[in-house]
Amino acid sequence: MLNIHPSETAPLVTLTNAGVRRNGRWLVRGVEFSINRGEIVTLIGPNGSGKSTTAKTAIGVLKPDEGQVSRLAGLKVGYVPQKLSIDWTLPLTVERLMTLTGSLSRTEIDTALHSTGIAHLARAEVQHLSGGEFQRALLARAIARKPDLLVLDEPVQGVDFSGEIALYDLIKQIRNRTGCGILLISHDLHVVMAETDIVVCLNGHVCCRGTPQDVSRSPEYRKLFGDRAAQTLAVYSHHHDHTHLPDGRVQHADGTVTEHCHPDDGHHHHTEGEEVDAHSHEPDCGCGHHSRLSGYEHKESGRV
Ligand SMILES: Nc1ncnc2c1ncn2[C@@H]1O[C@H](COP(=O)(O)OP(=O)(O)OP(=O)(O)O)[C@@H](O)[C@H]1O
Repeated sequence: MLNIHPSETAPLVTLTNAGVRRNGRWLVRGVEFSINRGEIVTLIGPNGSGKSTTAKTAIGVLKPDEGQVSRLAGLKVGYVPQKLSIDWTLPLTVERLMTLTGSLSRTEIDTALHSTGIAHLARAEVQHLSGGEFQRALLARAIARKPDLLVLDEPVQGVDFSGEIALYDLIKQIRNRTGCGILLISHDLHVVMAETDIVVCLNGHVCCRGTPQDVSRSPEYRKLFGDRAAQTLAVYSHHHDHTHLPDGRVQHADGTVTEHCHPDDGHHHHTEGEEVDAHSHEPDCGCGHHSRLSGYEHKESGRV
């Protein structure tokens, strides 16, 4: 009989109907997903849709105002935030960046820098790094303490297309080598890491979710983006039929405006708890949206 400890199989984090409210406004609401060991979950959504808020709620930086968040006891999290408050006028080397918030042994620093491919930059000034090198330094800092869960808030920001592919390759290697779970936030609404197990699209709530279609098998995609890109990136294709207005209200496809976008706003057709089949075409995602995982033809036709 296999002797598997329950903590090896239990989800690292589970959000159940989680919501965060500030100044009388729900920043996100009704968020549901789990992350298991070795799994990559990607959050996508427009600016201000609650991705960072959701990630911070998942790791306990923010407390949910409704719903539940459960984390495995003793969960170690490596977090790469979207923004760092660093005084860029002060000299700061990569190895000092690694130990700003806690000490690490020489071996831990060297191993982390080596595994992110920047061992040669240990004594380089952070302000002189390229976008891709800086993201690797942040990744090295996050993995040095061997986290169970790695949370990466827009890890490819400021990085060009080939750098993006290289970084996603690196994230995949880290996952494969360490078996950690990864929560990835992407600013790109349509192109995600091909290895992503579940994409969760937020817009103040979960709009739709599913697996990214693995377009890497499509010869047309390979022709468009090249073999290397095809192994690394996949298209998550979907559309929303409502817009979140700057004041927090929601304008629906029929022109009506509601205070929020939730099951009781009269624009929903599903019953609570209904599962969305992300693999089927045109599923009703439960929020008056349609998600469609139809792959590269949208990209090609310019509708992405
Ligand atoms: N502490 C706070 N108090 C009030 N509003 C906040 C707070 N933190 C975030 N917000 C607002 O909540 C909304 C969601 O913010 P969040 O940073 O989670 O979005 P995001 O999807 O990560 O955005 P982006 O893609 O621009 O990084 C935004 O409208 C933001 O202004």
